[in-house]
Amino acid sequence: MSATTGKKKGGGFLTRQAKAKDKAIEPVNEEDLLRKDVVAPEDVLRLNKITDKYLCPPEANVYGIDFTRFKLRDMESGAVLFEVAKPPPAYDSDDEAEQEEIDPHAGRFVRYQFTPQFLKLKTVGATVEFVVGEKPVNKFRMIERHFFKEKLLKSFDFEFGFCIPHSRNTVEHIYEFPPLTPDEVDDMVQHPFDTRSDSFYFVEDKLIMHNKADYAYNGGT
Ligand SMILES: CCCCCCCCCCCCCC(=O)O
Repeated sequence: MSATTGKKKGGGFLTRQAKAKDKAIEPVNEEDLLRKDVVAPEDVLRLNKITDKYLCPPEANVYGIDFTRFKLRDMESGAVLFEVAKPPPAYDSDDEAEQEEIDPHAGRFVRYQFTPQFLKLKTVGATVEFVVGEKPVNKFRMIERHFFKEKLLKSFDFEFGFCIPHSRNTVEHIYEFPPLTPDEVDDMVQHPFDTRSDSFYFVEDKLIMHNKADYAYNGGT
């Protein structure tokens, strides 16, 4: 059967393609995703605003994935823009238990304060070091969605691949900045922390971690 015949009969191939495309961009509500047993990559790609809540509990990270170092560098100049390493674990387990009681989301939110020049950058490299627990980690993937107010600036999709049990891994992902108009840049500088991101981490297409960040671009040089 030719492609033309297929298209004519019952709506055929082209209609199915169009339907799949429509479905892919159909927005989804955060509350609907909170009701799901498994949140998948295609679910979070349909969110059209920043989340209010976390779409999985900290316990969903059954792989013991722990981020131990994070560095941002400007790919053009090589300048290091931000760097943080996780301090070694506290040995006073009582204090740690108390801390978790106070804030169950500790470590899931980061606030970044950059200068306005940050928004002029074209590409930033993010080096992440992380350890994994006793299970092998397959198809480790991060989808990170950046919003300013109600607008999606860009959705990044990075693969970490396969990680062997008890390994320490380092990977650098390249962020290509979205085009921003001078008015948008001004608006973002004038409205600190209205730029936000959701970082969704998947193993074998199942959400296992959800971290959040917000950003100010009004810092001094
Ligand atoms: C204005 C949109 C810029 C998008 C690129 C931002 C590059 C830096 C991303 C840092 C993301 C860190 C996320 C986190 O700590 O959870």
